[in-house]
This record gives sequence, C-alpha cells and structure tokens, in this order.
Amino acid sequence: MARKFFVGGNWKCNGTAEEVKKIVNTLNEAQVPSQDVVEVVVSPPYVFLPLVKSTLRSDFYVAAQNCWVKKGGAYTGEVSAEMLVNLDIPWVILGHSERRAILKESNEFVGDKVAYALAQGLKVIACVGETLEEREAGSTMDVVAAQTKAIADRVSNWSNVVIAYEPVWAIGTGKVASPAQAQEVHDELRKWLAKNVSADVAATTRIIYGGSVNGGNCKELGGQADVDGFLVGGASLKPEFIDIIKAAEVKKSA
Ligand SMILES: O=C[C@H](O)COP(=O)(O)O
Repeated sequence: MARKFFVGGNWKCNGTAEEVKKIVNTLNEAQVPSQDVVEVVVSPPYVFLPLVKSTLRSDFYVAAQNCWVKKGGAYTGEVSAEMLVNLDIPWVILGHSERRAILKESNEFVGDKVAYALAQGLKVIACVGETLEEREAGSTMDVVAAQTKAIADRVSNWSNVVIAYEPVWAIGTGKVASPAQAQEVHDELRKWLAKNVSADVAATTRIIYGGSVNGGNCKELGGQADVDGFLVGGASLKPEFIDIIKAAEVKKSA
C-alpha cells in the first residue's frame, strides 16, 4: 500500500489571532495537490484551535501540539485527549524535542501519551530525533530506536501513527539534514519497525522529516525513498508552506 505524502505545519508558540487568520486565508486560497496525493495538517497553539478548525478549508486538518498523558482532572494547565476529541480535533503532535528537552518528557512518558491519545481516537504525529552530541557520538540510531521502542511497547495498532524524524540539531537552526542523512535514518527506522513491530507496519507507517525544511530544500528531501513528508516549523508560518505541500508531487511522478 502506498504511503500518502504527509505535510504537517507546527506553528509552535507563535501568532496572534490576526496573524492566524492571515495564515488560514493564505492556505485557503492556495492551489495544492488533491487529498489523494497529500495529507495536510496544521498545528496552531491550543487557544487558536477552534478558530483554525472553523475557518480552515475542509481538505486540510488540524492538530494540537500536545495533550495530557491520561484522563483529565486536577492537572492545572493541561489539555486532555478527550477535550481534543470533543472539539473534533483529529490529530495531536506528541514527543516533540522541545517538550522532551525543555519539559523533560521521557521516552516512557511520551510512549504513555501516544498510547492514551490513540486509545481516545486521536491520530498521532510522534516525534523522535537525536541531539548533535548524540549524532557526533555515533548513537543516532540507538537514540531513535529507544524513543520508538517506548512507543512500540505500548501501541499495537500503528494505523493512526505518523513518525516524525526530527534531528534536534536541524530544528530552527537552518542546518537541514542532507537528503542522504535523512534517508539513512528513515531507512534504518523502517528496518527497525520491520524487525521489532512487523513488516506490514514498516511498509505502511509514514516517516516524515522535520528540521529546517523550506521551499528550497523540500523537493530533494521529499524525493528520498523513505521520506514520506515533513513536519515543518518556521516555514509553516510563511507562504512558502504552500511550496512544501506541493513537494508531494515528487512522489506522484516518481
Ligand atoms: O516541528 C517542527 C520542527 O521542530 C522543525 O522546525 P523548523 O522547521 O523550524 O526547523
């Protein structure tokens, strides 16, 4: 089964209501490949989810940037998976490296979140990736495998999971992984899934790349055999996000 190209826009902690409306207008007016070719998901901060959900074109979807690890209750400042489901938000990003590093989310905690969110009916963009120190120490695959294993230990149905490989050293730095570097890790990760989960999950799970993707580098990255799309940060706030969505065409013509 072919893996549909996936382009996510992670707006992170950015934007005013006016700016969000502008971005949504730009997206709504854009000519992009059809839903048969590309799945587009944008992830505004929580407070703008209802605004984006109610004004965004119907062929694009929304994602939250995080959710709580279990059922809601006395957890001040958290938002539960049930609340996202209640608002009809289909996707959630979990395990982003900014949360792993700054908020000290462990592999196990992220695994628990992924399992809980899936069990509530959300689709999950699960992020993995190594730091520069870990890459230089030659432990990229160990790190990525340990992060993925914590998810695999808790999840049996992978049909609603997209894995985002985001090398930490490439996030927001302008230092994009080369197409060969991205392909190498995606290929290894797919082999890891084949060995430790199943051949079917390895063949069907989308592995997308994130880290300084822009309108200039997206086609070459997207042309790699195991790169099934992108999770875009900074460039998803700009009109060039449209060009990144259009990079899906490289797979169609491949
Ligand atoms: O979630 C997105 C990634 O953190 C990439 O961010 P970036 O495109 O600004 O490097």
